[in-house]
Amino acid sequence: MKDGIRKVMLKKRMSLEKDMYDRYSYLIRTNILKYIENRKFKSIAMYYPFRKEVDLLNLIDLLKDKDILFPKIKGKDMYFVKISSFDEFEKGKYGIMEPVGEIYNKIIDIFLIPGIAFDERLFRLGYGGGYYDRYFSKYKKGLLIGTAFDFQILKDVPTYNHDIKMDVIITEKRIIKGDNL
Ligand SMILES: Nc1nc2c(c(=O)[nH]1)N(C=O)[C@@H](CNc1ccc(C(=O)N[C@@H](CCC(=O)O)C(=O)O)cc1)CN2
Ligand SMILES: Nc1ncnc2c1ncn2[C@@H]1O[C@H](COP(=O)(O)OP(=O)(O)OP(=O)(O)O)[C@@H](O)[C@H]1O
Repeated sequence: MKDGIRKVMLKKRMSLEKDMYDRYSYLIRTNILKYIENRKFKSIAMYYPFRKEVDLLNLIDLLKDKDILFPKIKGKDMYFVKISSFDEFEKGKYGIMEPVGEIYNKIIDIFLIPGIAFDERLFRLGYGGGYYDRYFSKYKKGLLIGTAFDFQILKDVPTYNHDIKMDVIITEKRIIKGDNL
């Protein structure tokens, strides 16, 4: 059930042209900054864009006073590592760039989370590894912000009981919030 949608949606995202990709990513970064500017937080997790996920890397320079974390996978587990420059990455599993360094063991306040698709109920469909679902079943959630191009938002994505829900989804066009925000 999930696999068919994954395939179609991934293909759609991969076919996004570079100028649109850059333009939308820029708009999404701007919307994220606006959304978080009045919040108190010390740490924020993001991700290294892979297969045309929304590119948030520019935020590194704009959030210099925060701890910025990137995910790293080890077997079935995912953990986060703090980085302070672009030199601190190496190619990891699946060809995704991963941070070099020790696991961050403080509380992570905000998570910027990529996905293949999201829905208006705030559920997320990922690559199928279950990494974020497993991570959040173990660790404190923080504010979960799903990041996506607007075409990635569907009416419903198929869900399982273990699937985590975002608190908010930010696209180039809109901000979708849950009832609790
Ligand atoms: N940029 C980024 N980094 C991230 C994630 C992410 O979604 N985006 N992850 C969030 O989870 C973790 C990586 N998760 C991944 C899970 C599966 C596949 C993948 O390529 N799966 C294959 C199928 C593999 C199989 O079924 O054996 C595929 O899609 O072809 C890639 C990354 C950690 N880092
Ligand atoms: N909390 C959990 N405990 C144990 N296994 C889990 C948990 N969450 C997910 N899984 C397992 O992970 C696998 C993938 O789950 P799912 O298809 O929901 O991934 P996804 O959210 O799309 O992927 P990802 O998080 O990697 O981007 C499933 O086989 C599922 O059983």
